[in-house]
Amino acid sequence: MPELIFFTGPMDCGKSTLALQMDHTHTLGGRRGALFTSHDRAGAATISSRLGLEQPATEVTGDLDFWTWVVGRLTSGHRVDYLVCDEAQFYSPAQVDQLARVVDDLQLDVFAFGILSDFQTRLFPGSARLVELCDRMETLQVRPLCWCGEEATHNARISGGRMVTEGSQVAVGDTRVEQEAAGGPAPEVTYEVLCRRHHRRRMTAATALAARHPDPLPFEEER
Ligand SMILES: Nc1ncnc2c1ncn2[C@@H]1O[C@H](COP(=O)(O)OP(=O)(O)O)[C@@H](O)[C@H]1O
Ligand SMILES: Cc1cn([C@H]2C[C@H](O)[C@@H](COP(=O)(O)O)O2)c(=O)[nH]c1=O
Repeated sequence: MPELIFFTGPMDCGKSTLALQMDHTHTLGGRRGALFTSHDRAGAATISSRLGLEQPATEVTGDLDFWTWVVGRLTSGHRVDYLVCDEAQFYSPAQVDQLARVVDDLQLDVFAFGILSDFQTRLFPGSARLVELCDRMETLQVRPLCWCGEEATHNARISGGRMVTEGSQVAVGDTRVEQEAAGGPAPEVTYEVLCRRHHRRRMTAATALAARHPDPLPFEEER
């Protein structure tokens, strides 16, 4: 039976890597896939993984209708056996409904990948609809850790060095640790994955470190 599977987990747990692995493995098995993404950090129409893998994909904009797209491909003689849908949190609920119809009425597998909730801990509308409609959800096995060592379950947004709780739902960016590892100028917005306790208390790695090592001022003036 074809399935709509929602692979989820916090930022930086390997979703895009798995998306590209699924495509690679199914392609080797003789199946034909179509790749989709939305607002990937690497730019439009690309699925990119932090492990360095990258593949072109169709950019999912607000006006893309999955049903019409797939029917168009099939009726023009192309073969499509499955869809790989990355950054699915950014899809609209209507687009997720179209994906479910593609599974049920065209008998194609749909593998969707995305984060569940935003920096305010609210479900993305696309992810909420995936939870409602998918045949099954899979939580990825690589579990990123909060700075305290607990499993990280929530995505915090960092701006100006501080965790923020106001702002627009969509702000494309990388996690602070990955951003620092990659070098380059610090962007305005980064993310940090935290356990729920520290997300609630707004305690990031930086604020925890500052609390452990309070500013030693005032210095004794050297003579
Ligand atoms: N240098 C590395 N060596 C091994 N694994 C890495 C390396 N860099 C990143 N990763 C793995 O890649 C994961 C992030 O993959 P990615 O697919 O970009 O995540 P997501 O799409 O969930 O944000 C990290 O959790 C880590 O397991
Ligand atoms: C929490 C949160 C995240 N985003 C953005 C940041 C990234 O560009 C993607 C998640 O990508 P990943 O492959 O899972 O690392 O989502 C956002 O726009 N708003 C948010 O609240």
